[in-house]
Amino acid sequence: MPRLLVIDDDRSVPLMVRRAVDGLQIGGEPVEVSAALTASDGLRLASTERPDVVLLDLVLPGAKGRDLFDSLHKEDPKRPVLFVTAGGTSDTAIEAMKQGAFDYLLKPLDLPKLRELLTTALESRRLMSTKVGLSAQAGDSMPTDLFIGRTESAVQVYKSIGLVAAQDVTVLVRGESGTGKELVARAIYHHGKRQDKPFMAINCAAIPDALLESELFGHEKGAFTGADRQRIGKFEQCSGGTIFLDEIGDTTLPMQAKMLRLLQEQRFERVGGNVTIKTDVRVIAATNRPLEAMVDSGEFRGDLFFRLNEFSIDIPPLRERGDDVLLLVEFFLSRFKRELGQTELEGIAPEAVTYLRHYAWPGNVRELQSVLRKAILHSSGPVIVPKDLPAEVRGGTAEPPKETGPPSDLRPLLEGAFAENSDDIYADSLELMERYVVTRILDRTGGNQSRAAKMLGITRGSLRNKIRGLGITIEQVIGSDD
Ligand SMILES: Nc1ncnc2c1ncn2[C@@H]1O[C@H](COP(=O)(O)OP(=O)(O)OP(=O)(O)O)[C@@H](O)[C@H]1O
Repeated sequence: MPRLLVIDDDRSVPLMVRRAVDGLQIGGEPVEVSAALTASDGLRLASTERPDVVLLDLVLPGAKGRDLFDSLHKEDPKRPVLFVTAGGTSDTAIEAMKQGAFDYLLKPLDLPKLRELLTTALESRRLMSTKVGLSAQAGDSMPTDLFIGRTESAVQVYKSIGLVAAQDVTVLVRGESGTGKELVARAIYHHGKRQDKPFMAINCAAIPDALLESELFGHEKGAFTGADRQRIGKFEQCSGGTIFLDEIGDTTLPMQAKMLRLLQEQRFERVGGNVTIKTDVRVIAATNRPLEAMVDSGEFRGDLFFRLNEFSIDIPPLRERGDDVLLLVEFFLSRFKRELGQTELEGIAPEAVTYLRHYAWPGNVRELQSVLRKAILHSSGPVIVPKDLPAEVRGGTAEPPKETGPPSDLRPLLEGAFAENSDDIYADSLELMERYVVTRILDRTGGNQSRAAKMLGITRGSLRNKIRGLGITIEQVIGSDD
């Protein structure tokens, strides 16, 4: 569970923090808040509880906030520390940010801003501390995100990560939205030389350009209207660490020029400043845009593209990853079963699997996750059946799974038999009934024959004979066992 420690002698601050994180989920878990009123208690709790983020008041009786920050930072240089400071006295906070503090807030605290900053800090901590394992190499005690995939294209991605991680060079990760670019960036970080230093992720498309510039490079007081104090940017704050620039194809040309200089010289100036600052960051960039075509049309700088493209990793879309879809379904099914507390869930019926396998997944793995999560929540029984899947997934398959006629087919069967003067009506009707019942039960149990036999009240052997005799084919069944 993500933990947050508040060190402040003002008792109203922890109360406000608890309100700010109320209902917040980080990596699917709620946030736990503890509080210390003094510096010594704060240090003690920091080392016993190992919080993921610390919110620290700069002015504490009998202690210097800056010294406290130094101790906290030394103990865990990757742990985000947010400062709370009374208006006007932010110099210490700015100095601390140069040393790697995460950000600072002014008193009186503003609840939405507090929630936003705490979320970013907790999320950032999660990205740094949740290792990314490749394929099936989980097993150490650290929390692990897994990059799932066994097909040739996935193996190619693993090889590229392995090749480039330790080299400390810039990497460009390419792929459609939701294919796992951030996961790959984190895998590079976790397998690289800078894994003991911070990892910061910035989505360049989510921040307006003017703000992005000061977010990355910082600004001086008075640099523009509203710049009422100096700001330290991520490239300065994250010196020694790794920065993940997501959606780099969405930046403007002036921004690209500044990034190119940073990549070439590791130097920059804050917005409105003339002091050149030296840094040491590893950049991992990602995009889903066609950068070559953008270079041709003048939307993206060719020199920046060549600099970024020295080493690139292409992640193919999910629809080109064959049976990896099924592996991912299995993986997420057991994860969501656990996270959503759906202990009754047994698996997915073969027909539903067929739909999932044939759908084109325009939103890639992210869409697959969301479809499965919703299907689990919508399913009324222990097995996910086609009706639990959204219409677009059911509509997308080239060959819709065959439906076995319900017993209402009995009427045409009987009428046909009367017309033909059949003398085998009893056997034909029973076969229709049997086929319907056996298929429905197998569907319900996700193809699990033991459970189906139990529900039908017959032995496994006679169920097997019936399946064979009726010519019922059981396609792939995906279970949800952890
Ligand atoms: N191969 C994979 N194995 C397991 N989980 C995956 C895999 N690929 C992606 N995911 C999961 O899918 C979700 C989306 O992945 P991610 O955010 O890395 O995609 P992205 O390509 O960076 O997307 P965007 O371009 O929209 O930012 C994440 O929750 C990620 O953990």
